[in-house]
Amino acid sequence: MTIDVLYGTESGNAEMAAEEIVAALGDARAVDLQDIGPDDLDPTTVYLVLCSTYGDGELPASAQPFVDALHAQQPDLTGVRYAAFGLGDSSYAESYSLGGNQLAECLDALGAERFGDFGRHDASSSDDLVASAVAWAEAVLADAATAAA
Ligand SMILES: Cc1cc2nc3c(=O)[nH]c(=O)nc-3n(C[C@H](O)[C@H](O)[C@H](O)COP(=O)(O)O)c2cc1C
Repeated sequence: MTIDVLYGTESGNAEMAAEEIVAALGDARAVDLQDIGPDDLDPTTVYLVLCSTYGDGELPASAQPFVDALHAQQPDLTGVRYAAFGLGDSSYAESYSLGGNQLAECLDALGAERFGDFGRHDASSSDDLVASAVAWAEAVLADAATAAA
């Protein structure tokens, strides 16, 4: 099973978490969303998608071109499987984690299949980002393996 850990980031937290997930899984790669386009999504790959929120509930800079391309190209993503993890800060009460939600809603609307729980990290909490993200990745992949068995 090929695993790509995609990340959309503004200040590097999602990238750091993605790199640590890759280190924990051993056989995966981290890919910045700004370096791929919709055509790169492949039904034979399992995607773990990490995305932060910036501005006032907006996408981070590195995810914006990818989401713009999804809107413009409207690809059929049937068969593409992904799990989502949003990074945010609950002190932004009205816009907590909306960047990750926005990206997931876009993938869902184009036919992609989301698996596992929607992971979250709240920068206002005492939770460790890397520990939370690695635990989430291991849990969603275990769920996916059980479902496939
Ligand atoms: C200027 C600024 C705006 C932010 N806006 C939001 C927001 O609207 N909603 C939210 O949940 N988090 C918001 N955050 C928190 C970030 O999403 C959080 O710190 C995250 O860990 C950043 O991840 P990144 O470094 O991968 O971009 C904001 C942070 C900054 C610095």
